[in-house]
Amino acid sequence: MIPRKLPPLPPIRDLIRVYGLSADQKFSQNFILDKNVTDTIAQRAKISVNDDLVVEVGPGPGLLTRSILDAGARRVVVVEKDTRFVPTLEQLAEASDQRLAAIMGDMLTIDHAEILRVGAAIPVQHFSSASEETTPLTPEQQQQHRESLEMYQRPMDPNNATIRLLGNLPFGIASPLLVQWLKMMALRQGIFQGRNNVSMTLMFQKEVAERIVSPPGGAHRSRLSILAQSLCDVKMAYKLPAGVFVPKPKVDAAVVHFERRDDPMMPGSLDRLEDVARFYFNKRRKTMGHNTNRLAKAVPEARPILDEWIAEGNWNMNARTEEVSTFQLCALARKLEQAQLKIPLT
Ligand SMILES: C[S@@+](CC[C@H](N)C(=O)[O-])C[C@H]1O[C@@H](n2cnc3c(N)ncnc32)[C@H](O)[C@@H]1O
Repeated sequence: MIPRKLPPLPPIRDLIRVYGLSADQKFSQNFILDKNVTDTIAQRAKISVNDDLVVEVGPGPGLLTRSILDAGARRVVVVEKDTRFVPTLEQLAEASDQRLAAIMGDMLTIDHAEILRVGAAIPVQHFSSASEETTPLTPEQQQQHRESLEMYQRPMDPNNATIRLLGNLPFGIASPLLVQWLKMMALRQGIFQGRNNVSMTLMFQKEVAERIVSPPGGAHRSRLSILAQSLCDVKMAYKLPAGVFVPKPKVDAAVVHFERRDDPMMPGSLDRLEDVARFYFNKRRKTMGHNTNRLAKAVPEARPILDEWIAEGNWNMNARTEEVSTFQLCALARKLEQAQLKIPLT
C-alpha cells in the first residue's frame, strides 16, 4: 500500500551546486548529505504510513524530506524560508506524486492554520504494487486490502490528526522555536490544536539537546529540561558528530524526540513555569531553601503561598535546584498562577 519509491533525483551534491551552495562559496547553513543519516532521523521520528501529516521545517535541499517520503509518509508539508530551494522542492513534490507540498515562509511567524490547510488538501492516492496486480487475491486478502486502502486514503481531520514535526534548523533559532512550540502545545494552539497528537523530532546543538533531556541531578539540568519535561517524554534519539554536516560546523549535534505526555504537569500556559524555572536556575547550585527565600524577598506577597507549597509537598529544601523534580517546580508554578503572582526577571 505504500506508494512507489521516489524515482532517483540528481545526486544531492549536484543539487547543492545547482543552487549556488558549493563548498567554495560561503555557506550560512550546515546540510546533511548522507542519506543513511537522514533515514535514521526519519526512523527515530517513527514516520509511518499511519501518520496523517508530517511537517518538516527547513528542508533545505531536501535529503531528510526524501527519507520522510521513502518511509511512506502520506502527506508532507515543508516550510522553508530560503527561496533558492523552490526548484528542488518542486522537483521532489512531483517525484513524490504530490505527497509533498512546500510552503515558502518563516516558521517563526507563519500561521499554523496554513500548514494544516495545505496538509489536509494533499490528495492521498494509492499505487498498487506489482505483486497486487499480478497475483489473484483470496477473499480475505481482498477484505484486508480494502481495509488498508480505506485507512490509507482516510481524510485528515485538522483537529484530530497524528502529526510528526521534524526539523534541522539553524542552531540559533532551534531553542526559541522549541519554547514557542511547547507553549503552543500547552495551550493546544496552532498545529497542536484540538485533539491533535503531535510528536516532535528536532535537531539541536549537542549541549542544548543534553539540557533538554537531562534528568534531575544531571549535569545539564536547566530551564529547558523543566519546560520540555513538564509536557513531554523526551529522549535523546540520535547523536551526530559535526563531520556529517557540510560544511562541518564547530559543534556536534543531536536529535531529540518529544512525545506529549498523557498527563502534562502544567495545565494551560507555560509562562509561569518558565518564570519559576528561570528564577531558580539562575542559581542552580544553590539549595531550594536559598532560592525560595530569595523569591520571598523579591515577591513578599508570595511568602504564604511558598510556605503552603513546602508544607503540602514536604519537599527537601536542602536539595540543590538542579536536583529537583520537574513536578516540584510545576507545583509551585501552578500555585503562583492561581494567585496571579508574577516573578520578576532576575
Ligand atoms: C541547517 S539547514 C538544514 C537543511 C536540511 N534540513 C538538512 O538537514 O540538510 C536549515 C534550513 O532551515 C531553513 N530555515 C532557517 N530559518 C528558517 C525559518 N525561520 N523558517 C523556515 N526555514 C528556515 C534554512 O533556509 C535551511 O534550509
